[in-house]
Amino acid sequence: AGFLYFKNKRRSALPFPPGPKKHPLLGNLLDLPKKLEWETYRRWGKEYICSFGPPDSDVIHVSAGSVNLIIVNSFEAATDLFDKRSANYSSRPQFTMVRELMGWNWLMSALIYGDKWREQRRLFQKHFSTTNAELYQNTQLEYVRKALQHLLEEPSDFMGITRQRLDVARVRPQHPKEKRPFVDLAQRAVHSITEASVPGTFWVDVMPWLKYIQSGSRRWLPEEARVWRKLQQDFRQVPYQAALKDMASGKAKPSFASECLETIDDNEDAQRQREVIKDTAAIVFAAGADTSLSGIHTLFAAMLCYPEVQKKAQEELDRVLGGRRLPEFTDEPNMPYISALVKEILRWKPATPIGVPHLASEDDVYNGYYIPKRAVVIGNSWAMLHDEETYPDPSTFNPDRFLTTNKSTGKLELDPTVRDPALMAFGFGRRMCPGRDVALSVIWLTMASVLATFNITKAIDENGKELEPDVQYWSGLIVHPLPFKCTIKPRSKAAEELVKSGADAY
Ligand code: HEM
Repeated sequence: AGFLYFKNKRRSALPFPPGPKKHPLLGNLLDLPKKLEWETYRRWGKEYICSFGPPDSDVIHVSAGSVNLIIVNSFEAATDLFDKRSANYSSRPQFTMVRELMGWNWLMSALIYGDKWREQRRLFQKHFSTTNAELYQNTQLEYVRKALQHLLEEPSDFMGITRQRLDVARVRPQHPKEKRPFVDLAQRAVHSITEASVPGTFWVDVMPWLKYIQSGSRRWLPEEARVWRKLQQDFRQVPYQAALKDMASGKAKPSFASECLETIDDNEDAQRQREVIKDTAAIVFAAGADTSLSGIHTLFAAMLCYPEVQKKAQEELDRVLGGRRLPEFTDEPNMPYISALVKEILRWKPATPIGVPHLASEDDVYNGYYIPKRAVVIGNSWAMLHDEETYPDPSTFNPDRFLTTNKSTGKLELDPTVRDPALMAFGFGRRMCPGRDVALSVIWLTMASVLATFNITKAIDENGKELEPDVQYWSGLIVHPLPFKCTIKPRSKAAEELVKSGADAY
């Protein structure tokens, strides 16, 4: 077995950050958790401390085969590394399984730090700048108003309803009668990536030469790679080709793809520009659907488990809307409680608890510890969002933690001294999620609209007895609630009418 041994070439006499004891051949490969890894990483941070370091190790070291993993457990260390030293911590790991075997090497979130990434990111940011917000906000209004109507008609399928047609950024227009929504394809594709990306899931990621070995064993060269590769190929082509068809028919509403394609000049670079647009459109679709849905579904879960929070939110909505109209984006500044609710959703059950791993481009030293070149660096957002000093009683869902009463006006407002979870929930540094404004606005509007018009309460069984809430979460790179039961009813006859007229406008 000697050939399995990859000795890390140490260029530094300094120690690695603290961490669990390493096996001489496999490092910590067999210790790596397959579930809720953010909790284990935080526990390791408390267990493995260094005599000259702080009481908790906010940066720990774990090794898996030839790969060094550095886990960053505190916000301060995340700021020091990902922001202040962003030139060194903005690349991505090799992701042999995802990038090479499944073929996602064109996807923005997997690209190494360089020109290809910069070009896609620039195109994305130009399109989704705050000055262009109207483009996606109109789509979001339409999506939410239609979802409300479907909730009225089929409340038990609330998870399916919110999933259907969630195209947060209008990557391409969706036809109402489409049998197999592209969102479905996006979700399957994203699931395949997230399943394959959890550090330690596939040995080929920690021993990349394994990809040359044919074997029936799942963990060596996974069977799934072939099926998942096909999903990747479809995902890259199908939505974009459909957008082109819509544009050619002349009936399409503006979309990310159509708006970008219209700006291309017909010169020799046009074909390459089209490729960049195609790939960027795909990441918008992939990165937006599952993550935003996780937040929306967590809202239903939280309202079911915390009825007093729901009541407070509805009191604020009634005060501003008077029960006479549906929420609009312009209402946001007048609804501090709903803003606090969005923050608490991001904090309580972050959709991406360990974000997307970064890569150290060069050797580095932090607080006396050695961080080697090519180390995979993980920001443990969950640990920061559940830090007891920043957020006391972190496992309780409590939007009030973000609010304070203004001494002169006596009104409730957001407390600027409490750290905004968005600083952690969307990742860090130059790779921080560029879709956060889009995500925050769709989550805000969905929450305000659903709570203004519906009550979410316990499910009732066949004997008329209330069922206690039972919400379990799926653990992966993107976390979301598993299907659960609740009762969703309009708050009043007037609310029902509002829902119907809101949807009629589209
Ligand atoms: C609640 C919803 C969302 C959450 C929690 C979320 C979270 C994240 C996280 C943690 C990352 C990795 C950041 C890092 O490397 O440090 C990321 C990357 C990314 N997100 Fe989001 N995201 C959300 C919604 C969206 C939406 C709606 C879009 C598109 C409109 C989007 C587009 C992207 C893209 C393109 C990247 C890759 C950035 C890069 O590698 O440079 N995300 N997101």
